[in-house]
Amino acid sequence: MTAQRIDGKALAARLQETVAARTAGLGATQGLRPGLAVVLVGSDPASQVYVRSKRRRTAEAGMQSFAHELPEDTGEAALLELIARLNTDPAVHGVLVQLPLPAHIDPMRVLAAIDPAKDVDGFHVVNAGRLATGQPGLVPCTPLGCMMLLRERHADLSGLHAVVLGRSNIVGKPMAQLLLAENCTVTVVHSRSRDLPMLCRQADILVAAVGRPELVRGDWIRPGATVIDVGINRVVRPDGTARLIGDVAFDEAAAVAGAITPVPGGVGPMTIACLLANTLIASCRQAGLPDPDLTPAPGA
Ligand SMILES: Nc1nc2c(c(=O)[nH]1)N[C@@H](CN(C=O)c1ccc(C(=O)N[C@@H](CCC(=O)O)C(=O)O)cc1)CN2
Repeated sequence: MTAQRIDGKALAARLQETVAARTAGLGATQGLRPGLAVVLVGSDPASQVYVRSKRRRTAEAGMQSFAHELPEDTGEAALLELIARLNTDPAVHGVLVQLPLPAHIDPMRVLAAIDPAKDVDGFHVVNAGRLATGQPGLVPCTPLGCMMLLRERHADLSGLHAVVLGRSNIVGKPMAQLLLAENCTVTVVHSRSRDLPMLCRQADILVAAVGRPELVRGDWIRPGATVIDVGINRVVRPDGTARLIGDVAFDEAAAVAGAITPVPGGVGPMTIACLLANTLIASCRQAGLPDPDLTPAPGA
């Protein structure tokens, strides 16, 4: 392997350390304890893993964690009523509804019901619009974490060609906006793009966020490029055991890239650390306080 391994687990731990320190300071100086409400509808196994992790990390950071678990057959109206209550609860500063939702519930309607000031996922159209127009808002956790991972390798992204593979509302589109804001030249490619390998080979920075296991091969990568793998694909081995793999064929890619994030241990942990950061930011803004300095604690 020639590529530098960008350690998301270590960076997430550093960020969480900073968030915990700022949270303690907030409690001591303002008597304010940030609160995060996590809503899970149904019993999707992967969602249960992520929600458990979010709740644990929230408590570890010294924040209040409010768990709401609703049955799979919960009606959209009942979910919207819960969100309305969380929007007005002064102990709750962040609200997130774990995705995906059951098929009978409209996610766009649910996400639109969250108070934008408490939208710590950054999925609300108000926050998406603020990001698109360069205004302060809450930024989606995964793209925010990807930018922090990139800064581990690039002090300045200006003029670099970034290719974002995927155009989802929760990763691809906000990722392109964040890279543009750092003066990258940004290309967004997707399932309808022609000649994906050629387009990806143009990238100094390649962000893979399509949800297709090992789609990106080693020969799709420009030698020395930085690869950020957002994929979280659960695949079952012939012996029946499950494993997590990314959207990038890691071994092939690591032989060509200059730096790469692993799966697991890359973007995933940063998603949760940035959720805590967003919750802290939201609580400060709701209290009329300046945004906290969340520069991750120095590494070893
Ligand atoms: N409301 C939201 N729903 C979903 C989001 C989100 O940001 N907000 N993102 C994904 C899932 N996700 C967070 O919810 C998430 C995925 C993966 C990880 C993570 O730490 N993965 C670990 C491995 C953990 C495992 O064994 O699966 C890793 O990559 O190292 C954290 C959060 C969709 N839904």
